[in-house]
Amino acid sequence: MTLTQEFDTIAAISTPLGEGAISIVRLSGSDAVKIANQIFRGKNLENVVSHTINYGHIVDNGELVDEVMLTLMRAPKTFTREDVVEINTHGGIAVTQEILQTLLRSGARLAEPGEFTKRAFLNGRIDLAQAESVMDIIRAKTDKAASIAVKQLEGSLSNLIKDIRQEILVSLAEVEVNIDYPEYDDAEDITSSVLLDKVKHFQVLLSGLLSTAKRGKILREGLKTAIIGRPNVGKSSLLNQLIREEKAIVTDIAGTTRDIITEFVNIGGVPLELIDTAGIRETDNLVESIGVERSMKAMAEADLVLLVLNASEELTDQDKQLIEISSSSTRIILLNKTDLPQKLDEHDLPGDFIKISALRNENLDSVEGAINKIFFSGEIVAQDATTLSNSRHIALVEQALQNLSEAEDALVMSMPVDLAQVNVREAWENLGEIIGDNAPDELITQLFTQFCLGK
Ligand SMILES: Nc1nc2c(c(=O)[nH]1)N(C=O)[C@@H](CNc1ccc(C(=O)N[C@@H](CCC(=O)O)C(=O)O)cc1)CN2
Ligand SMILES: Nc1nc2c(ncn2[C@@H]2O[C@H](COP(=O)(O)OP(=O)(O)OP(=O)(O)O)[C@@H](O)[C@H]2O)c(=O)[nH]1
Ligand SMILES: [Mg+2]
Repeated sequence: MTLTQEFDTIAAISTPLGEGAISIVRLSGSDAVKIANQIFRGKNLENVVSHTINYGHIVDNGELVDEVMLTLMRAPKTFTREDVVEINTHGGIAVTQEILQTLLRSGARLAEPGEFTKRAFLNGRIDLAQAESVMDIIRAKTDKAASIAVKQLEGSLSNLIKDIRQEILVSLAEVEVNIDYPEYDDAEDITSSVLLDKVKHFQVLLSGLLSTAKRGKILREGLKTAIIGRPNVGKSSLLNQLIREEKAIVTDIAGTTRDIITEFVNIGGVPLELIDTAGIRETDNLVESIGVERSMKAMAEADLVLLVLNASEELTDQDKQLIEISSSSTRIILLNKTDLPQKLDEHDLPGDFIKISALRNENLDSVEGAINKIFFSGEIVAQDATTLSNSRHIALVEQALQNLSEAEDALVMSMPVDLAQVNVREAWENLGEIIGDNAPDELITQLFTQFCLGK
């Protein structure tokens, strides 16, 4: 990437196309004001005070395009740290597109997805973890997920990582000094034991952070929940009740659901990715057997399994198999169709179960309660605790912990202290990658291309 390419003036529509009453076309770069001035009829933008909104019209070759409000923000106090112009149009696809096209003809380049935020990062206004949180805010499916992302944008995670890295750096410097100027014969021993104490301290800090990851990741990505059970037990009916919509087809014909249906639902702050599967049974039908295979896979990949049994029938061998297969998963057993006379013997069930009627929407709040209990079980999470939620960050903290454990081993085994130093330094580097310190170009490109256009 060359410098001129990187810092030319970019333009994009920053609002959903044609869906709002007002749309924003955004421009950023050193020519933003000049380019906007060419197509704006109103005040001369070159003379306008920064951070003001200005009434006027957009014209293209003398042709009136729209009546607009134009916000002008000069560098450096802007989203990108560059000159930014935002044109607020009347919305609608045609007018908004026309304004963007006019800007492109006047010298702006169409922004790549995430390029405005990328510039905020490249120009040093935010670090990588903060930039990533921008996308998390947009994608957040629950208020809790959004709150984690907003805190991350404010720098909660970045500051924590920076503090730990600083402490690591100080420790490394101390070791360096002791090695270079050994005052006593046993300087190396003392250095080793001091460094070991520090390494243990860093392990505690990072383990604490990592302990928030499971919850954070689920809040960010959703709890994968597979609904499994024999054909016709009421899996799709359960899905429909939980999402309060008739999404999955329900019939009294066994084998109605042939493929996986996925829906998101917010259950008391826990985002569930609910997966309705084909009823599991031995089958000769090819299409159905592929569906069954997928169901088994969905169960294997799920964070939570809802196993549905039919209370109005005796437990079958198939049910017993499913109880067995799902026993190693986090599981809730649901006895459905309890509105009918019960034939299933509860003594045949292993442990707890919840009786429901998906048809009559009975006792589904108990299911929601049980899901919440599993998710928040024993967890007392301070409201302001920094939560690790992004897989990339989690992996890097895990790597840093691995580095520290290698350092610990080396020190415990009385190996030369510089070996442990190398590991501690690697931990420092891995943590740095979270905030984009020395992050490889490919990583940065790849992260920002996941953004939406205009962000
Ligand atoms: N119209 C509009 N709304 C928007 C955005 C935008 O770009 N345009 N944002 C974009 O996603 C978000 C707001 N984020 C922003 C973050 C920083 C700065 C900014 O100018 N920061 C400067 C100055 C801060 C100050 O004046 O104190 C800085 O940090 O130096 C602006 C917007 C949400 N709403
Ligand atoms: N009486 C009663 N019938 C129910 C209940 N839940 C579901 N049913 C009925 O059972 C039949 C099968 O329901 P589905 O939700 O399609 O069952 P499924 O498990 O998704 O079935 P497959 O997709 O074929 O595996 C339908 O006729 C439903 O109306 C319930 O709680 N009580
Ligand atoms: Mg079904």
